[in-house]
This record gives sequence, C-alpha cells and structure tokens, in this order.
Amino acid sequence: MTLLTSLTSPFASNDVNFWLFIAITAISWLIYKLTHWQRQGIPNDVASLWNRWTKPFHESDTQAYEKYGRVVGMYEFLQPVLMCGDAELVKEILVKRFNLFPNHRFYGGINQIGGKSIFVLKLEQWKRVRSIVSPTFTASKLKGMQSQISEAVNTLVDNIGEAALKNQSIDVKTFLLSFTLDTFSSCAFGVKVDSLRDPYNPLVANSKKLFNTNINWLSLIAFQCPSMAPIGSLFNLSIFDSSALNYFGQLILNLISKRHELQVDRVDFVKLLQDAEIIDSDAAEHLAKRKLTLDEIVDQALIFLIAGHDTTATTLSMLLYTLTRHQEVQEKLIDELSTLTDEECSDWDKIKSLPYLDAVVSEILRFCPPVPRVERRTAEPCQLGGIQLKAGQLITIPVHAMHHDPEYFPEPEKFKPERFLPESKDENNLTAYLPFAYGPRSCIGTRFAFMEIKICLVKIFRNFRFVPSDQAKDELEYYRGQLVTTAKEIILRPIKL
Ligand code: HEM
Repeated sequence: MTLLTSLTSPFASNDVNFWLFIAITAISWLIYKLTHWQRQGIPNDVASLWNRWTKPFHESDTQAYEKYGRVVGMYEFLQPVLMCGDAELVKEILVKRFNLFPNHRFYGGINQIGGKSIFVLKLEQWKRVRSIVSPTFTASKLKGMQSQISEAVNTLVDNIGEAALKNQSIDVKTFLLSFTLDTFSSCAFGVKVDSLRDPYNPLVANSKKLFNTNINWLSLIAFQCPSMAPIGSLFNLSIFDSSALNYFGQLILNLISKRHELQVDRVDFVKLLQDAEIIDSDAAEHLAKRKLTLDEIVDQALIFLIAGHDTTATTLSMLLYTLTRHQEVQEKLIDELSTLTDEECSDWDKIKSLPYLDAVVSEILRFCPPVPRVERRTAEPCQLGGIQLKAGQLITIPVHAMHHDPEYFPEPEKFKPERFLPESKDENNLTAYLPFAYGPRSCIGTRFAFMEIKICLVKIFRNFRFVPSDQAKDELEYYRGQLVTTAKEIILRPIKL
C-alpha cells in the first residue's frame, strides 16, 4: 500500500497541476474573449450568448436595444458581434461605405445550398451575379407574372371560402404559406399546384421538408461557430434537407432542358435567369462571365424560393392578424377596395397606386418586419462610429427594434397606416425603415413581394373580413432561432362579405 502510494502520488499531483493549468488557461481565454467589447469601452451584453438562442431574434434584439442602447457589443458562442441600430451609422454601412461592409454572414460549409446564390456570395462574385440577375425583377418583366399570381389567389379565395361557408376558423399562416408556394411554383417553375389540397404532391412535400421550422442544431452550429462549419461539409451535412434540395435542383434542370426540347416559351423566373446577361460594355469583354452557368441558375432560383416564400406569407398573415385587432383599419381597407371595378382588380397599375392599401402594407412591414435583423461582415479592418472593427467582423442591424424606437417612429406600438399616406410619408425617418433594407444589397425581390402581397389583399378583402377566433391562444408564439419572425400558428375566422 505504502509502495503504491509512493508510486502514484507524484504522478497524481502532476496530473492535478496539469488540469489546473488547463482550467486556468481556458477560463482566462474565455474571459479574454467575452470582454472583447468591454475592453473597447462599448456597452455590452454577455447574456446575448444565450438570449440570442433562447428567444426569437426580434425579442432578444429589442431587449438589448432597450437596455443598453443602439450600439451594443454582443457574443455568439465566442464570436463578438456588433449590434448597430443607429440610423445614421446604418446608412453608412448599407450605402455610404458599402464596399467596407459588403458581405452577409459566412454560413460555412454546412450550408450546401445556394453556395453560388447572391445571398451568400462575397463582394466580387456577388457584384457579377447581382448585375446579371437584377434585370429579372424590372417592373415590365414582373408584370408578365401577374396572371400567375392572380390564379394562385383565386385558389386561396376558394379555400378560404369553403371554411367561411362552414363557419370554421383557420390557421391563416398555413393558408398563406400554401398561397406563396402556389405562386412561386407557377412563377418560377411553371408548375401549377394547390398546395393546401394536394399535400402529397412532390413539390409540396419537398418544400415542407425545406422549410421545416423545428430548431435545427446544425444551423445553430453554423451560426454560432462558423469556423466549425467545414467539418459539417466533410460529413455532407446541410442546414436544409438534402433530398429536398436535390428534388428542386433536378426540377429546375429538367425545366431548362425541356424548354429547350419542347420550345416552351413561358415567362417564369427560370427562363428570365436563363436569358439574363450583363449588358454593360465593360463586362461584355468577358463573354464567359456575362451569363449565369447552370449551377448558378439553380442556386438563384432556390434562393428566391427560400428568401421569398416564408417572408411574404408571414407579412400577409401578420397583417390579417393585426387587422382583426384594428377593425377600423380593416373596414377602411375594405371600403377602398370595394371602389374597384372587376377589371381594375386585375390591373396592377391601378392596384399599386391605391394609397390606403399601400399605407397598410408599409405599416405592417414596420410593425412586424418579417426579417428581424439584417447582417453585414466587414471586408477589411475599419472604424464605425469611432469603434475599431477587424476584418470579417459580423454586424447585425436590429430592424425590429429600430422600427419600435419612438425617436424614429412616434408611438411605435400603435398600428397606424396613416403614417405612410402620401401626405405624411415624408415625416418618417426612412433611414430607420428597413423591411427590405436599402442600398446595393437590399432585397432583390421587393417589387415582386409588393405585387404578390397587394394582388392577394385585393382579392381577399373584396370577399372576406376576418375576426378573432375563440379557438386561438391569447398570444402568438414565435419560433426561435429563425431568420424570419414566424408565428407557430395564427388562428382567425373568415366571414364572407
Ligand atoms: C415581404 C417579403 C420579403 C421581405 C420582408 C424580404 C426582406 C429581405 C431582406 C431584409 C433582405 C436582406 C437585405 C440586405 O442584406 O441588405 C433580403 C434579401 C434578399 N431577398 Fe428578400 N424579402 C422578401 C421577399 C423576397 C422575394 C419574394 C424574393 C425573391 C423572389 C427575395 C429574394 C431575396 C434575395 C435573393 C436576397 C439576397 C440579396 C443579395 O444578397 O444581393 N426576397 N430580403
């Protein structure tokens, strides 16, 4: 026994020293990492480490904004993140010094989809692809899709009508997600579906897999610790369901080859992307780079689906929900839309110029912006508002919190479409109004989104009004960790007009 003790104890004491050393080094390193902002004298929120993931983004950002101010140092895992909600600095980031803040978050190798999409590309490649893709969204090209949108709205109106006839309450989120999917499949792939009634259609089933809103641990890792993401790609892991991605990729490739074989000549996003090319003379010298490759077309079409589906459905469903709590606004909207003739209801030029409809849509995008924060990464070391930033620093712009800042929007908790009527529009601080962001990298689908939303609202409110349902919970519940502020369900009761 004595022999044993004398043999092991020197070893054991070395062992303890070793682990003590490791523990002290690890703690010192953690403290060093988590005092990054404190050392720069910037208000900082260490609780953001878990708040950013235990609450929906719009809640955690607004909480930090109200507690610490407009510019706050935060942390994601051990990465420092600067939250910047000062409207003047935001304008510097998005427009004035765009070349210093050009990129989105790095999603790392875990994100297999859209590696070539404009959403993830870095500055130089992004510039080329964005300039090819932008003409796809001109007013004249989108006008060609008006009839596809109207057809999808007719299906939606029929589906809501059935529920209204039976005095049933519905989850409007489900109905509107089906509507935006029907619209997109028709406008992008030329495939007509009624997603609500045909859930086993492969397109519908695969899009459900793609937009599965359960918290996804891989996306958490990709967000929190992007340097680990390449390990994910080694194991072929993906934030999005890979079988669904393959399905859509194949669908787009088939569409391209069939169009070639059958000489189909319909206007849809895939066709517009195929035809798109840079037309400025400088770029024309690099012929090979003027047009998108097949892979690039697939990735752009996929990112349109991912970026446009949930955002648009969320805007519409939050609007229906808000109108049930502001019946006077709903009545005013119904009144304005009832003045249209049947012909005018299909006339986009007429619809887009309706002032109250425009004000209601603009106000819901302020009140509940579907994208709660916009993100940028610095391209090189630089200063912002006197703060020294390193290259690759992630900056988040808290859109939701800024939209609810009383200095930017007086009485922000009131839903007041009047603030967006032509006579008062100029009073708004538009540098703080960011539902689609602004500047060179703002949402490329803004025009399409407005068109889809307004055409849909015209048909809905010429047929129904919505009232609260006794089957609904008192408060909406939101998913956590999602880039879109998504309520789990929105139960309302439609009443036929
Ligand atoms: C109400 C609906 C929508 C909202 C609120 C919305 C909002 C946004 C926001 C905030 C951004 C980030 C902009 C930035 O970083 O500066 C964005 C980017 C983007 N959106 Fe939308 N969006 C909507 C609909 C759409 C639609 C319908 C499409 C496509 C058809 C689309 C395609 C995109 C793409 C491709 C990007 C990346 C642009 C780039 O990095 O160059 N969005 N969107």
